[in-house]
Amino acid sequence: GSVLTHTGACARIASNIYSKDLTHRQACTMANTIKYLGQEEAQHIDEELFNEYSFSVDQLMELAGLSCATAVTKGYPLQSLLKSPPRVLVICGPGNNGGDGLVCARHLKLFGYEPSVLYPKRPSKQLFLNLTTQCEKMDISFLTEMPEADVIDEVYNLVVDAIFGFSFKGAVREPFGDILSQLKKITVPIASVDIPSGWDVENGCPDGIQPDMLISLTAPKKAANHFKGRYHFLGGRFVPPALEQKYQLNLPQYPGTDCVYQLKSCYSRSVSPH
Ligand SMILES: NC(=O)C1=CN([C@@H]2O[C@H](COP(=O)(O)OP(=O)(O)OC[C@H]3O[C@@H](n4cnc5c(N)ncnc54)[C@H](OP(=O)(O)O)[C@@H]3O)[C@@H](O)[C@H]2O)[C@@H](O)CC1
Ligand SMILES: [K+]
Repeated sequence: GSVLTHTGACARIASNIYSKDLTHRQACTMANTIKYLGQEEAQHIDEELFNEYSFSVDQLMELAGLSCATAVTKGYPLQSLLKSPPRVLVICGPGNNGGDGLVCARHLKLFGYEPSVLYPKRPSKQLFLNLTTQCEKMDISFLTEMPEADVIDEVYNLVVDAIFGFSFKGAVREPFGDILSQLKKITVPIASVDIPSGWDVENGCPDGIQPDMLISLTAPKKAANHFKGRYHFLGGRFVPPALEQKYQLNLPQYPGTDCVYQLKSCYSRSVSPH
Protein backbone atom coordinates (compact mmCIF):
# COMPACT_ATOMS: atom_id res chain seq x y z
CA GLY A 1 0.00 0.00 0.00
CA SER A 2 0.99 3.64 -0.21
CA VAL A 3 2.82 5.28 2.64
CA LEU A 4 0.37 7.45 4.50
CA THR A 5 1.44 9.46 7.53
CA HIS A 6 -0.92 9.92 10.43
CA THR A 7 -1.39 13.59 9.55
CA GLY A 8 -2.00 12.66 5.93
CA ALA A 9 -4.56 10.04 6.90
CA CYS A 10 -6.50 12.44 9.10
CA ALA A 11 -6.34 15.20 6.49
CA ARG A 12 -7.69 12.82 3.87
CA ILE A 13 -10.53 11.80 6.15
CA ALA A 14 -11.32 15.42 6.94
CA SER A 15 -11.36 16.45 3.29
CA ASN A 16 -13.07 13.38 1.84
CA ILE A 17 -15.72 12.59 4.35
CA TYR A 18 -16.28 15.59 6.49
CA SER A 19 -16.14 19.34 6.17
CA LYS A 20 -12.77 20.85 5.28
CA ASP A 21 -13.09 23.13 8.32
CA LEU A 22 -12.40 20.29 10.77
CA THR A 23 -9.38 20.65 12.98
CA HIS A 24 -6.84 17.84 12.93
CA ARG A 25 -8.00 16.83 16.39
CA GLN A 26 -11.66 16.64 15.32
CA ALA A 27 -10.74 14.65 12.23
CA CYS A 28 -8.79 12.17 14.36
CA THR A 29 -11.71 11.76 16.71
CA MET A 30 -14.26 11.28 13.96
CA ALA A 31 -12.04 8.92 12.03
CA ASN A 32 -11.28 7.09 15.25
CA THR A 33 -7.54 7.39 14.60
CA ILE A 34 -5.11 7.45 17.43
CA LYS A 35 -4.02 10.95 18.39
CA TYR A 36 -0.41 12.07 18.03
CA LEU A 37 0.57 14.34 20.91
CA GLY A 38 2.47 17.60 21.01
CA GLN A 39 5.22 18.08 23.60
CA GLU A 40 3.15 20.09 26.07
CA GLU A 41 0.18 17.79 25.82
CA ALA A 42 2.41 14.76 26.52
CA GLN A 43 3.78 16.55 29.58
CA HIS A 44 0.28 17.45 30.83
CA ILE A 45 -0.87 13.84 30.55
CA ASP A 46 2.25 12.75 32.39
CA GLU A 47 1.59 15.22 35.23
CA GLU A 48 -2.04 14.23 35.43
CA LEU A 49 -1.19 10.53 35.72
CA PHE A 50 0.96 11.32 38.74
CA ASN A 51 -0.95 14.19 40.38
CA GLU A 52 -4.61 13.38 39.68
CA TYR A 53 -4.51 9.62 39.19
CA SER A 54 -1.90 9.04 41.95
CA PHE A 55 0.37 6.72 40.03
CA SER A 56 4.00 6.60 41.11
CA VAL A 57 6.79 6.97 38.55
CA ASP A 58 8.10 3.50 39.42
CA GLN A 59 4.79 1.90 38.51
CA LEU A 60 4.43 3.50 35.09
CA MET A 61 8.12 3.14 34.30
CA GLU A 62 7.92 -0.59 34.99
CA LEU A 63 5.02 -0.97 32.55
CA ALA A 64 6.71 1.29 30.00
CA GLY A 65 10.00 -0.63 30.18
CA LEU A 66 8.19 -3.97 30.01
CA SER A 67 6.38 -2.77 26.86
CA CYS A 68 9.71 -1.85 25.28
CA ALA A 69 11.29 -5.23 26.04
CA THR A 70 8.17 -6.99 24.74
CA ALA A 71 8.24 -4.97 21.50
CA VAL A 72 11.91 -5.97 21.05
CA THR A 73 10.99 -9.66 21.38
CA LYS A 74 8.38 -9.19 18.64
CA GLY A 75 10.58 -7.33 16.15
CA TYR A 76 13.83 -9.14 16.95
CA PRO A 77 13.00 -12.60 18.32
CA LEU A 78 15.95 -14.43 19.91
CA GLN A 79 15.99 -17.10 17.19
CA SER A 80 16.24 -14.45 14.45
CA LEU A 81 19.38 -12.77 15.80
CA LEU A 82 22.51 -13.14 13.68
CA LYS A 83 25.05 -12.85 16.49
CA SER A 84 25.47 -15.16 19.43
CA PRO A 85 25.36 -14.46 22.35
CA PRO A 86 22.22 -12.34 21.83
CA ARG A 87 23.82 -9.07 22.90
CA VAL A 88 21.83 -5.85 22.97
CA LEU A 89 23.23 -2.41 23.79
CA VAL A 90 20.85 -0.27 25.87
CA ILE A 91 21.77 3.42 26.02
CA CYS A 92 20.12 5.36 28.84
CA GLY A 93 19.78 9.12 29.18
CA PRO A 94 19.46 11.32 32.30
CA GLY A 95 15.63 11.49 32.55
CA ASN A 96 12.71 9.08 32.78
CA ASN A 97 13.31 7.84 29.24
CA GLY A 98 16.62 6.50 30.57
CA GLY A 99 14.72 4.88 33.46
CA ASP A 100 12.50 3.10 30.93
CA GLY A 101 15.71 1.85 29.33
CA LEU A 102 16.98 0.37 32.61
CA VAL A 103 13.67 -1.42 33.15
CA CYS A 104 13.75 -2.62 29.53
CA ALA A 105 17.27 -4.00 30.00
CA ARG A 106 16.17 -5.97 33.08
CA HIS A 107 13.22 -7.52 31.26
CA LEU A 108 15.35 -8.27 28.18
CA LYS A 109 17.68 -10.22 30.44
CA LEU A 110 14.71 -12.18 31.83
CA PHE A 111 13.62 -12.85 28.24
CA GLY A 112 17.01 -14.44 27.38
CA TYR A 113 18.87 -11.52 25.77
CA GLU A 114 22.31 -10.31 26.91
CA PRO A 115 21.87 -6.57 27.50
CA SER A 116 24.75 -4.21 28.30
CA VAL A 117 23.92 -0.71 29.50
CA LEU A 118 25.62 2.59 28.76
CA TYR A 119 24.47 5.11 31.38
CA PRO A 120 26.82 8.08 31.13
CA LYS A 121 24.85 10.71 33.08
CA ARG A 122 23.22 9.28 36.18
CA PRO A 123 20.79 11.30 38.28
CA SER A 124 21.13 10.94 42.05
CA LYS A 125 17.42 10.19 42.67
CA GLN A 126 16.75 6.98 44.58
CA LEU A 127 14.55 5.63 41.76
CA PHE A 128 17.46 5.56 39.32
CA LEU A 129 19.88 4.18 41.93
CA ASN A 130 17.43 1.34 42.57
CA LEU A 131 16.96 0.57 38.87
CA THR A 132 20.74 0.53 38.43
CA THR A 133 21.23 -1.84 41.39
CA GLN A 134 18.51 -4.14 40.04
CA CYS A 135 20.36 -4.38 36.73
CA GLU A 136 23.73 -4.95 38.39
CA LYS A 137 22.28 -7.71 40.57
CA MET A 138 21.06 -9.41 37.41
CA ASP A 139 24.59 -9.46 35.99
CA ILE A 140 23.85 -6.82 33.39
CA SER A 141 27.14 -5.14 32.56
CA PHE A 142 27.53 -1.35 32.50
CA LEU A 143 29.92 0.05 29.90
CA THR A 144 32.28 2.84 30.85
CA GLU A 145 32.33 4.42 27.41
CA MET A 146 30.42 4.50 24.15
CA PRO A 147 31.80 1.88 21.73
CA GLU A 148 32.72 3.01 18.21
CA ALA A 149 30.14 2.35 15.50
CA ASP A 150 32.10 -0.54 13.93
CA VAL A 151 32.43 -2.25 17.31
CA ILE A 152 28.68 -1.95 17.90
CA ASP A 153 28.03 -3.52 14.49
CA GLU A 154 30.41 -6.36 15.28
CA VAL A 155 29.28 -7.16 18.82
CA TYR A 156 25.62 -6.23 19.23
CA ASN A 157 22.44 -7.36 17.48
CA LEU A 158 20.61 -4.12 18.13
CA VAL A 159 20.66 -0.90 20.13
CA VAL A 160 17.87 0.27 22.42
CA ASP A 161 17.80 4.07 22.39
CA ALA A 162 16.50 5.30 25.76
CA ILE A 163 18.41 8.58 25.74
CA PHE A 164 15.75 11.30 25.45
CA GLY A 165 11.96 11.24 25.62
CA PHE A 166 9.27 13.90 25.41
CA SER A 167 11.17 16.49 27.50
CA PHE A 168 14.05 16.83 25.04
CA LYS A 169 14.61 20.41 23.89
CA GLY A 170 17.20 22.44 22.00
CA ALA A 171 20.61 21.44 20.70
CA VAL A 172 22.02 18.15 21.99
CA ARG A 173 24.53 18.59 24.82
CA GLU A 174 27.53 16.31 25.39
CA PRO A 175 28.20 13.48 25.94
CA PHE A 176 25.05 12.72 23.98
CA GLY A 177 26.14 14.52 20.79
CA ASP A 178 29.04 12.06 20.36
CA ILE A 179 26.82 9.11 21.23
CA LEU A 180 24.18 10.10 18.68
CA SER A 181 26.79 10.63 15.96
CA GLN A 182 28.03 7.04 16.49
CA LEU A 183 24.42 5.83 16.34
CA LYS A 184 23.99 7.54 12.98
CA LYS A 185 26.84 5.39 11.61
CA ILE A 186 25.77 1.94 12.82
CA THR A 187 24.04 -0.59 10.59
CA VAL A 188 22.44 -2.78 13.28
CA PRO A 189 18.86 -1.73 14.04
CA ILE A 190 17.94 0.89 16.61
CA ALA A 191 14.80 0.53 18.71
CA SER A 192 13.84 3.94 20.09
CA VAL A 193 11.89 4.34 23.32
CA ASP A 194 9.06 6.89 22.93
CA ILE A 195 10.95 9.27 20.59
CA PRO A 196 14.02 8.81 18.41
CA SER A 197 16.62 10.62 20.54
CA GLY A 198 17.78 13.95 19.21
CA TRP A 199 14.56 14.42 17.23
CA ASP A 200 12.40 17.43 17.93
CA VAL A 201 9.40 15.96 19.79
CA GLU A 202 6.99 17.43 17.25
CA ASN A 203 8.94 18.04 14.06
CA GLY A 204 11.40 15.15 14.01
CA CYS A 205 14.92 15.55 12.61
CA PRO A 206 15.63 14.68 8.96
CA ASP A 207 19.37 14.19 9.51
CA GLY A 208 19.01 12.48 12.89
CA ILE A 209 19.20 8.79 13.81
CA GLN A 210 16.82 6.58 11.81
CA PRO A 211 15.47 3.87 14.11
CA ASP A 212 14.06 0.63 12.74
CA MET A 213 11.61 0.38 15.62
CA LEU A 214 9.72 3.01 17.60
CA ILE A 215 7.88 2.19 20.82
CA SER A 216 5.48 5.05 21.53
CA LEU A 217 4.47 5.17 25.19
CA THR A 218 0.96 6.21 26.31
CA ALA A 219 0.27 7.72 22.85
CA PRO A 220 2.53 8.56 19.90
CA LYS A 221 4.11 12.01 19.78
CA LYS A 222 3.92 14.14 16.63
CA ALA A 223 7.53 13.25 15.70
CA ALA A 224 6.26 9.71 14.99
CA ASN A 225 4.81 11.12 11.75
CA HIS A 226 8.39 11.21 10.47
CA PHE A 227 9.29 7.67 11.53
CA LYS A 228 10.35 5.59 8.53
CA GLY A 229 11.44 2.36 10.21
CA ARG A 230 9.74 -1.02 9.97
CA TYR A 231 8.08 -1.39 13.34
CA HIS A 232 5.92 1.04 15.26
CA PHE A 233 4.52 -0.21 18.55
CA LEU A 234 2.31 1.45 21.12
CA GLY A 235 3.08 0.54 24.75
CA GLY A 236 2.33 1.74 28.24
CA ARG A 237 -1.04 0.11 28.66
CA PHE A 238 -1.93 2.02 31.78
CA VAL A 239 -4.10 4.93 30.66
CA PRO A 240 -7.37 5.16 32.64
CA PRO A 241 -10.38 5.54 30.28
CA ALA A 242 -11.38 8.91 31.79
CA LEU A 243 -7.94 10.34 30.99
CA GLU A 244 -8.05 8.83 27.51
CA GLN A 245 -11.39 10.51 26.93
CA LYS A 246 -10.33 13.87 28.33
CA TYR A 247 -7.46 14.07 25.84
CA GLN A 248 -9.38 12.25 23.06
CA LEU A 249 -6.48 9.85 22.60
CA ASN A 250 -8.51 7.29 20.64
CA LEU A 251 -6.20 4.52 21.74
CA PRO A 252 -6.57 1.22 19.92
CA GLN A 253 -7.81 -1.89 21.65
CA TYR A 254 -4.77 -3.84 22.84
CA PRO A 255 -5.18 -7.51 21.92
CA GLY A 256 -6.08 -9.72 24.89
CA THR A 257 -3.62 -9.18 27.72
CA ASP A 258 -0.81 -7.83 25.49
CA CYS A 259 1.16 -4.83 26.74
CA VAL A 260 1.98 -3.63 23.20
CA TYR A 261 -0.09 -2.85 20.13
CA GLN A 262 1.55 -2.93 16.71
CA LEU A 263 0.72 0.23 14.75
CA LYS A 264 3.02 -0.51 11.84
CA SER A 265 4.83 -3.65 10.72
CA CYS A 266 7.21 -4.43 7.88
CA TYR A 267 4.23 -5.91 6.01
CA SER A 268 1.85 -2.94 6.22
CA ARG A 269 3.45 0.42 5.75
CA SER A 270 0.38 2.57 6.25
CA VAL A 271 -1.38 3.59 9.43
CA SER A 272 -3.79 1.01 10.81
CA PRO A 273 -5.65 2.80 13.56
CA HIS A 274 -8.13 0.23 14.86
N1 LIG B 1 3.41 9.57 31.35
C1 LIG B 1 4.12 8.89 30.51
O1 LIG B 1 3.74 8.88 29.38
C2 LIG B 1 5.31 8.16 30.96
C3 LIG B 1 6.54 8.52 30.48
N2 LIG B 1 7.64 7.81 30.70
C4 LIG B 1 8.90 8.16 30.08
O2 LIG B 1 9.35 9.41 30.53
C5 LIG B 1 9.86 10.13 29.41
C6 LIG B 1 9.91 11.59 29.73
O3 LIG B 1 10.78 11.71 30.80
P1 LIG B 1 11.38 13.11 31.28
O4 LIG B 1 10.30 14.09 31.37
O5 LIG B 1 12.15 12.82 32.49
O6 LIG B 1 12.30 13.54 30.12
P2 LIG B 1 13.36 12.83 29.15
O7 LIG B 1 12.92 13.22 27.82
O8 LIG B 1 13.61 11.42 29.47
O9 LIG B 1 14.75 13.49 29.55
C7 LIG B 1 14.89 14.80 29.79
C8 LIG B 1 16.31 14.96 30.29
O10 LIG B 1 17.18 14.99 29.17
C9 LIG B 1 18.07 16.06 29.29
N3 LIG B 1 18.00 16.89 28.11
C10 LIG B 1 16.93 17.53 27.59
N4 LIG B 1 17.25 18.19 26.48
C11 LIG B 1 18.57 17.94 26.27
C12 LIG B 1 19.50 18.33 25.28
N5 LIG B 1 19.16 19.15 24.28
N6 LIG B 1 20.76 17.86 25.38
C13 LIG B 1 21.14 17.08 26.40
N7 LIG B 1 20.31 16.69 27.38
C14 LIG B 1 19.04 17.10 27.32
C15 LIG B 1 17.72 16.81 30.56
O11 LIG B 1 18.66 16.47 31.52
P3 LIG B 1 19.68 17.53 32.11
O12 LIG B 1 20.76 17.63 31.07
O13 LIG B 1 18.91 18.80 32.27
O14 LIG B 1 20.14 16.89 33.35
C16 LIG B 1 16.41 16.25 31.02
O15 LIG B 1 16.39 15.95 32.37
C17 LIG B 1 8.93 9.74 28.31
O16 LIG B 1 9.42 10.05 27.04
C18 LIG B 1 8.81 8.26 28.57
O17 LIG B 1 9.92 7.59 27.99
C19 LIG B 1 7.53 6.56 31.45
O18 LIG B 1 8.64 6.36 32.22
C20 LIG B 1 6.36 6.51 32.40
C21 LIG B 1 5.10 7.05 31.88
K1 LIG C 1 14.46 7.70 23.05
